[in-house]
Amino acid sequence: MEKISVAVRFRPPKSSVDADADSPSFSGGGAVGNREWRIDDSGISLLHRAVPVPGTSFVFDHVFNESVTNARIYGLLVRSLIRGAVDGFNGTAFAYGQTSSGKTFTMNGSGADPGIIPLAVRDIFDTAAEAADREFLIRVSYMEIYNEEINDLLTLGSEKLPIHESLERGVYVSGLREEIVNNAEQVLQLLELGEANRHFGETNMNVRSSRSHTIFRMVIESSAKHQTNSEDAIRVSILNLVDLAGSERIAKTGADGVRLKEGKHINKSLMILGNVINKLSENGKQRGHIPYRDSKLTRILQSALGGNAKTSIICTAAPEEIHIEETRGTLQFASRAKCVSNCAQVNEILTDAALLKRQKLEIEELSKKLQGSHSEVLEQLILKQRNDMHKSELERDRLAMELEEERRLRETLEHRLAEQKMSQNHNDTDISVEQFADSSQLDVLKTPDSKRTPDGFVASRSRYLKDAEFSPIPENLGSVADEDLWMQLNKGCITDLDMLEMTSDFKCPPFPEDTTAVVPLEEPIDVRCLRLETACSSDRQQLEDSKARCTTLEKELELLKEENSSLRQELSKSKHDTDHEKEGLIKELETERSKMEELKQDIRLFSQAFSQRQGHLTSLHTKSKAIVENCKASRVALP
Ligand SMILES: Nc1ncnc2c1ncn2[C@@H]1O[C@H](COP(=O)(O)OP(=O)(O)OP(=O)(O)O)[C@@H](O)[C@H]1O
Repeated sequence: MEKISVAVRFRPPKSSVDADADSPSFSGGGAVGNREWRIDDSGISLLHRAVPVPGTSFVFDHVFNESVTNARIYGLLVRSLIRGAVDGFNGTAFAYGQTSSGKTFTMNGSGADPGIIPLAVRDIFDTAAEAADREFLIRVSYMEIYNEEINDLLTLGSEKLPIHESLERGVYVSGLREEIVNNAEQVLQLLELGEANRHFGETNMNVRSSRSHTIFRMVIESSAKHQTNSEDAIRVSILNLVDLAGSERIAKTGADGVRLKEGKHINKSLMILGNVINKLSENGKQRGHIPYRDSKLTRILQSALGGNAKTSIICTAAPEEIHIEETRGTLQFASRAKCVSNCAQVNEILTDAALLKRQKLEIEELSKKLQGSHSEVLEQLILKQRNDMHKSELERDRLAMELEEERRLRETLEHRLAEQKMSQNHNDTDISVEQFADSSQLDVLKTPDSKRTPDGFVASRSRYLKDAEFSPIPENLGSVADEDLWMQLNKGCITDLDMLEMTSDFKCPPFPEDTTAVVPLEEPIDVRCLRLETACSSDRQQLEDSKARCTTLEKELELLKEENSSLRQELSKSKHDTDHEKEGLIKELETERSKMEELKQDIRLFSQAFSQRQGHLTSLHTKSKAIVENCKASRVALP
């Protein structure tokens, strides 16, 4: 197990990056204001008037200030990945950070300071050339995920590409062009072609903002030049160099129309990435299901996130005071990523194993022909059962969340009922606004932009989260336009994004009119009692409904659990059957082989006997010929 390497890089303040920048967004940038970041070796902390702010100190593998070059970052974080990739280890490096923080600059670089991708490309060919005893086959591809669709950047007018999964290849993008390359120049030309096809757009934050996540991929295959024994292996490794799109606050980017739609997709997929990292950073037992399938990005990068790969993350950040909250979010993401471990292994295909594999395939193909594609059907069955199992797991989680919501709702209602009973007991006193004034303490979950309604009964509203303004959870995750939620996720307010997705389907039953909210002072006591009783009975009814629903959901959950376990059993049985069948076929093959060896041996013995007999016949023939010649001669000698 090996931890992911994580570094943070601050770009130069905007005024020095772009001398023309006069946008008010950056006017308070750098150390001009009260707060600033202080870098201390590999640590970083936020200072307020030169005093560290509690909870804002972080330590990473490296923290770079504005003066660092791409070459230095490459040397410290990526070179080892390249060496590993040439030796057969999968590797992934990606840049993560808010919009306009320097991700593309880090990955692509400039003429004077080439970025990680061009440096890596040259290094791969140089390193491969040093391994004089091996020969290499290198292929490259370049794709982008734009609005949650995959485009091939090396093919003009590419169609949206699907992701497939097979037992042989794992997760792969079907139909992606892979170009065989022989030198760095050829790769850089392909990169240029890809860059021209990539989606960029102008926002208030960045004149050339990446609107998609890009994945530049090199597949490196190598084998020993002179294979001397059957242990020689073919190594195949995949190197991903990823430039993520940046999280953005719509208020700052000013995005609308197409840009807004792009921004929503970008933020959503980054939230999912954050969620995957959060779950991976939890320790083993609590970890549970990792939702790689929630986005194309996490699915494609699955092996880089907690899997068979060496991974480095460069988190880019803006130094300006106005971006402190976003930078803090990035640092929180980075510190969780620091806890994720990968398990990289050399990807070797032993030549013997490859032979055996091919034979297995041939046998499978023959048996398919003979048995009406039996093994293919089994394989598909396994995949289908896996999918079914995954679906039922999701469904089970969803139901569990719904159940939890129902429980919470029931508790709220019970609480409310108790309150109403209490207020009935005190019907000689009117409810005062002051009694509820303290309720603001309950508003811990409100969004940063929420506003208090003046003089309202904040207690009842915030307790039941009736007011949309105070609801921390958006109705539909897809419409999360700015990164408030992303920030909350990073701050740990929301720890489980699945919960958010589940809430989108959940419809909370409408609350009855809050009859306690505004109480006319002159209302007679008996009228008030009647009104409270009505409210009470309606609440009781809701409580009953909620209990009934709770029971139904519990039953459904039980059923799903049973279904899940029977699917698991079926799956393991099918696996067992397939393995058994394969073993049988391999044995048959072995028997056929030994029969063939015996036959060869027979043929050899037969041909030896045949040639002996032939020799014998030849000498007999010679002798007979000599006798005949003698006879002929003696007949001539007679008178
Ligand atoms: N370290 C740096 N040195 C000099 N200029 C930089 C540096 N980092 C970023 N810049 C400049 O800042 C601007 C924004 O950078 P860049 O486009 O790389 O950001 P980004 O994070 O990729 O943004 P987005 O997510 O919107 O695509 C560019 O003009 C870039 O050249």
